[in-house]
Amino acid sequence: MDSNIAIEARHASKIYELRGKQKGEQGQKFYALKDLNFSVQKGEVVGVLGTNGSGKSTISIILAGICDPDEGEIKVNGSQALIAINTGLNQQLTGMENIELKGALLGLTRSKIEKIKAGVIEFAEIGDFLYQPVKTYSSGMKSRLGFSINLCLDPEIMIVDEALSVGDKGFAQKCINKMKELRDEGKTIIFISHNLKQVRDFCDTAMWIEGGMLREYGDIDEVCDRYAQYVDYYNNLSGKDKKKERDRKFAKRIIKNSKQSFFDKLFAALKTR
Ligand SMILES: Nc1ncnc2c1ncn2[C@@H]1O[C@H](COP(=O)(O)OP(=O)(O)OP(=O)(O)O)[C@@H](O)[C@H]1O
Repeated sequence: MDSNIAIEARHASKIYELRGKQKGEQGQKFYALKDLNFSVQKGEVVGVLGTNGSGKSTISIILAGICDPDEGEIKVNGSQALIAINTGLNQQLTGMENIELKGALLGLTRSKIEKIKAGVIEFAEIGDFLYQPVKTYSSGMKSRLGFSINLCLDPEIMIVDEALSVGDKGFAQKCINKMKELRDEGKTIIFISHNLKQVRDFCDTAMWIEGGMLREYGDIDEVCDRYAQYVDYYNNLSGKDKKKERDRKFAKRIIKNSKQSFFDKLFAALKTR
């Protein structure tokens, strides 16, 4: 991969199996992401847009190395950290113990772990709650802790998935200001948000994912304008037309049963006789 590129997706797809509607009924397989092709330059700040269920969080967990695509590939060139609501924190452990755990999992030195603790005490501003189990935190406090830990890890690629939507306005602004500093230092940032104003204000480019497919990727204002038009169009549809639109998108993602799976079913049926 070219050394100026931070992320490269080639024909990348993620497939999930849905449960059947009835108990025991075979579910369908469907593409949460389908045939994604894109490259993110090092130092680029990309806003990821898409209506609910379009596949944004699925991209974020692949980029963070939590799972792999089922088809194609996504290469990530650099250390990465995912900041998302309720991700990566052990609820039973205290804030401080979570830092120890993360440090141990990443194989960090003691002095680096101590540095992260000091950074979190300063940035998260949750005081002595850092010594309480995370399960006792409010969602805003969890967001403060998660954001601060990942920030202090100083990753080359930061993936922020709706993490600012739960905290209070003051903390969200503090995070945005910090991310602006990181942007100016040349970090690559993937910013997933439903807040179009924040995306326009903060990002260089936008990636619009709809129904698991890459619909547009390019200039921030152009993509945001067309996405906003689509959201208006969708919201103004009647209930019946909304359902049609959802069904149309869903149909494109379903993997039709192949002959192979017919024989699989037959074989399974014979085996149970
Ligand atoms: N573990 C899973 N098993 C089955 N389906 C899943 C799983 N995780 C996600 N999905 C489905 O994959 C699709 C994409 O989900 P994803 O969470 O990536 O969407 P999103 O764009 O982040 O949505 P939102 O804006 O609502 O957060 C959705 O249809 C979702 O139901």
